[in-house]
Amino acid sequence: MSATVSATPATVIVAIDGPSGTGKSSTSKAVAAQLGLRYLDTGAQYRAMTWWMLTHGVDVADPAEVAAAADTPRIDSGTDPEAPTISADGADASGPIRTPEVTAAVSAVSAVPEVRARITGLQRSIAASAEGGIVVEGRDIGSTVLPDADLKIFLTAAPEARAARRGGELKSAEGGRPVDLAATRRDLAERDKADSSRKTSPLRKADDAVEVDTTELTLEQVVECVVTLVEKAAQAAKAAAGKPAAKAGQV
Ligand SMILES: Nc1ncnc2c1ncn2[C@@H]1O[C@H](COP(=O)(O)OP(=O)(O)O)[C@@H](O)[C@H]1O
Ligand SMILES: Nc1ccn([C@H]2C[C@H](O)[C@@H](COP(=O)(O)OP(=O)(O)O)O2)c(=O)n1
Repeated sequence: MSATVSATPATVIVAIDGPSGTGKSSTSKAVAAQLGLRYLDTGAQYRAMTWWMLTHGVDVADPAEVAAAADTPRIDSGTDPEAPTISADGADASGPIRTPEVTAAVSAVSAVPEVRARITGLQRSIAASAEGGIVVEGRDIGSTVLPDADLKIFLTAAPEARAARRGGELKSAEGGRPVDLAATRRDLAERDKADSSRKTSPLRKADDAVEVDTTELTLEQVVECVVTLVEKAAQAAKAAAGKPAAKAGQV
C-alpha cells in the first residue's frame, strides 16, 4: 500500500459541494481513485430520477405529481471511481441523464422535498456501507446529507471559467460544433439560482467547509490540494480517536 493511502483511516468520508462547472466530478473521481475510496455522483441520482419521470409521463412542472412518483423508480449507483454507473429501474441512465431535456428539468425535480428525502436516504446508506470510505459530490452533502463528514470542500470558480469548461464539454458532445458561451453562462446562472433558492436543502457552503477557488488552478492542482486536505483530515480523525497518526509507509 502506498504512503498516501496509508495516511487515511479505515473509513474516511469526504463531501465535495459547489455549483456546476467548478470541477466537482473530475476532482472527486480523481481523488477517490488516488486514495482507494469509493465515489458517488449525487447529481447523477437526481438526473436519473428526472430522466425516469420524463420517460414515464410525469409532469415535472407539477410538484405534486413529482412527489407522488418519487418513491417509484429504483435508482442504483455504481461507486467505482474508475467506472461509475447510474441506472433507473435497471436501465442504464448514464447517457440519457446528460441530455439538455434532463438538464433543463433537473432543478425543478430536485427541489421537491419527497425527491430529496428519497435520494438523501439512498446517499446516506451508500456512504455508510462504503468500505474504506467515499468521496460524495453534490450541492448539499456537507450541509445536509453527511454533516459529520471528515472533510468538507466547497469548490467555486468564476462564471466565465465555469461556462468555458461546460462549453468545452458541450462542444465535444456536439461533434466539435461551436457552442454559444453566453447562453451556456446564462443556463448555469439560472440553475445556480434555482438550486440556491429552493426551500429544501439548497446549494450552500457548510460553515465548516474549506472553500477552494479553482478559477486559476489546473485540475491536477485541485486534485493535489484536495488529496492533501483528505490526508490531513484523516490524520486529525485518527488523532481524535486516540490512535497515533500513521507514518508514511505504515498501514
Ligand atoms: N481546474 C480545472 N481547470 C480546467 N478545467 C477543469 C478544471 N476542473 C474541471 N475542469 C473541466 O471542466 C469540466 C466540468 O468539470 P466537472 O468536474 O464536470 O464539474 P462539476 O462536476 O462541478 O459540474 C470538465 O470538462 C473538466 O474536465
Ligand atoms: N446533492 C445534489 C446534487 C445535485 N442536485 C441537483 C441540482 C443540480 O442542478 C442537478 C444536477 O447536478 P449535477 O451535479 O449533475 O450538475 P452538473 O454536472 O454540475 O451540471 O441536480 C441537487 O439538488 N443536490
